[in-house]
Amino acid sequence: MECRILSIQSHVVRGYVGNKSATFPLQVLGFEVDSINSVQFSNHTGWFCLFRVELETIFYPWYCKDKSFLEVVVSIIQELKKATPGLVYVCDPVMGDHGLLYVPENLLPVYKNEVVPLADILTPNQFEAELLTGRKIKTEDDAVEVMDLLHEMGPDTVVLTSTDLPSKHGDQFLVALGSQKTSKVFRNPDGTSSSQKICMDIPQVDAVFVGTGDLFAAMLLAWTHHHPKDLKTAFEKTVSVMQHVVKRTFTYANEMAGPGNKPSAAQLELRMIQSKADIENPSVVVEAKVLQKSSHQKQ
Ligand SMILES: Nc1ncnc2c1ncn2[C@@H]1O[C@H](COP(=O)(O)OP(=O)(O)O)[C@@H](O)[C@H]1O
Ligand SMILES: Cc1ncc(COP(=O)(O)O)c(C=O)c1O
Ligand SMILES: [Mg+2]
Ligand code: NA
Repeated sequence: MECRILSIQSHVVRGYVGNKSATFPLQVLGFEVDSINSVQFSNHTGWFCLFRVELETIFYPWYCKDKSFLEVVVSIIQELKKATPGLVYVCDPVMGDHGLLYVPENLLPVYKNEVVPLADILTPNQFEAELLTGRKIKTEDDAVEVMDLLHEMGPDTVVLTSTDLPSKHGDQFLVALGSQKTSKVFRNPDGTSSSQKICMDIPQVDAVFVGTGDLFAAMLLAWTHHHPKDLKTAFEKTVSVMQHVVKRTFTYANEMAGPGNKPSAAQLELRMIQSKADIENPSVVVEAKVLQKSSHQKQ
């Protein structure tokens, strides 16, 4: 069956974030992609200069911007869900990272009360998950608890795309976690949750990439479509694509920068087209660990 995706994200003229980071890889995987560009920039905000390409009547500070825009998105999703039973809404609640909020504060209640309840798949980073639940994540058990709280807000699948949790393999790894509800009755009588929880230590590349969160959400949508009841496999394929793309990008950026020089934001733009074969058929280079039930008991 032909599968169609509506992607509502920012557009950049040069480089890969938002829709530029999602459309090509989804098309490569055979999805029809309709895109709405929420805003149009010359390049992403990590570059030295940035131009807004058009001027709307309402000023949007950034990509997910102002309350009225988010509310328009909410009504689009409500309408589409009514018209299309089985529609899957992936929400990457882009609000900030590492303690820094980069959208107006009045967006938080809209995300909490309107957007997240509609989401089938949610992909916050640690900071965003903490904002949405009001809980800090300091341990793996905290992360499990936060993912359960997020399930209770709506989505059946939750992935913490990056956290600051220490990896057992050392500081060259970043930790991501996922949780998928395995039954409609989420809480067992003993208070534990009926969900599969997984954890992954991701080999970290020594650079800051932009557009990776957007690519992650797109690939998770594609691979959960193919493995709807197997988050472990979908997660491994998603992160494997990420590994191929960031490693290729890092090698290229260093070659361009020359020995001893740090690559620029422009040199670190994702090598998306060059990664076509890896996107189409990712060799699995990372393994997710299934967390034991005992590690996610409700306190
Ligand atoms: N420096 C990096 N090294 C390796 N993988 C990375 C790196 N940066 C991002 N990624 C990949 O991108 C994914 C999304 O991370 P990130 O871009 O920080 O988005 P978010 O802030 O939404 O978590 C990670 O799960 C990882 O797979
Ligand atoms: C226009 C725009 N969209 C999206 C992003 C988000 O990128 P990421 O996928 O790394 O979260 C950025 C980050 O700078 C951006 O400038
Ligand atoms: Mg991040
Ligand atoms: Na994310």
